[in-house]
Amino acid sequence: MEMNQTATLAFSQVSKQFEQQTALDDLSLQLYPGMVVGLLGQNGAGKSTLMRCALGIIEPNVGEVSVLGSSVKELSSELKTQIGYVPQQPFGYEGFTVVKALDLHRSFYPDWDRGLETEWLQRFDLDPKQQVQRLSVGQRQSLALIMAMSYRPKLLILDEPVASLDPIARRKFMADLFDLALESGSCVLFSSHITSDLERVASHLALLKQGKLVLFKEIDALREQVKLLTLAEGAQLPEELQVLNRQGNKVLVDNFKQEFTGLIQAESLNLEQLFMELHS
Ligand SMILES: Nc1ncnc2c1ncn2[C@@H]1O[C@H](COP(=O)(O)OP(=O)(O)OP(=O)(O)O)[C@@H](O)[C@H]1O
Repeated sequence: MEMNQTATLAFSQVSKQFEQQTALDDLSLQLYPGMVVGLLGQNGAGKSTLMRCALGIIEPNVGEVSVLGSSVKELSSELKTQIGYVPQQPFGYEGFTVVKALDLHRSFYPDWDRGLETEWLQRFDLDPKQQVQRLSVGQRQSLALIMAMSYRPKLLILDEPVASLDPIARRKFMADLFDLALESGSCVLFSSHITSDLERVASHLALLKQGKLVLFKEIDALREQVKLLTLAEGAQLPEELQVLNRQGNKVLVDNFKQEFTGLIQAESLNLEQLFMELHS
């Protein structure tokens, strides 16, 4: 992935302000085909704002967002059909049955994959004859996902896609999401507070804190390079280390490579521990 390819989604020094509130702060990021990027951050960290800027729903105050090589402000209708989005709270189609809602939705997308639609309907155990307004919250979420994925978009943006799914549906969904991305060369950006899901399926982690992107890394590299260090008094941190947080003689760092004088301990962290340490 990456290098000479066009980024599927690129943010360049993007800031977004709502009145007094900075929701995104000088954020730069490039996503490429095949990446499954988990977006993690506390409530209000800026995850939805980042996604909505990526879709052109809201405009940054500063900086540039481009999708598949085009500025998001000037996306052609053809490029728009290459993007799939499931918001936190889907969505309409009241008065329709599941099958009728899908018929209508499908008509907007020339590249719709009927086989994929059928497979996912079965996977989520959705009854095509059911009225949309009678679906449970989780079932609606599943239908929204099918609608966003069945045309194999090049960029799929999911705002907490599994929050309303039960653990079995969630696990299946996350695994399939990864397969779909690999198979179709799609790039997936999803937010979730469920760190174990993120750890299991994401290829990359993007960590937001108060609108800043504090970490963007491959999950495997993260395990190796992000450590909680315990330091002896007066210990000097090597220059290459990037400090993410500090609490007395405990320092959370990125880019850890080797031991150094004054290092007492370097602990590896799982994602949940990392999240807690970053916000302690
Ligand atoms: N339309 C808006 N008007 C004013 N402030 C907003 C608006 N949208 C977002 N904000 C503010 O911007 C900040 C980031 O919000 P955002 O919804 O992006 O966070 P989030 O990380 O998605 O949170 P959550 O995990 O709770 O969904 C918050 O402080 C929020 O109050």
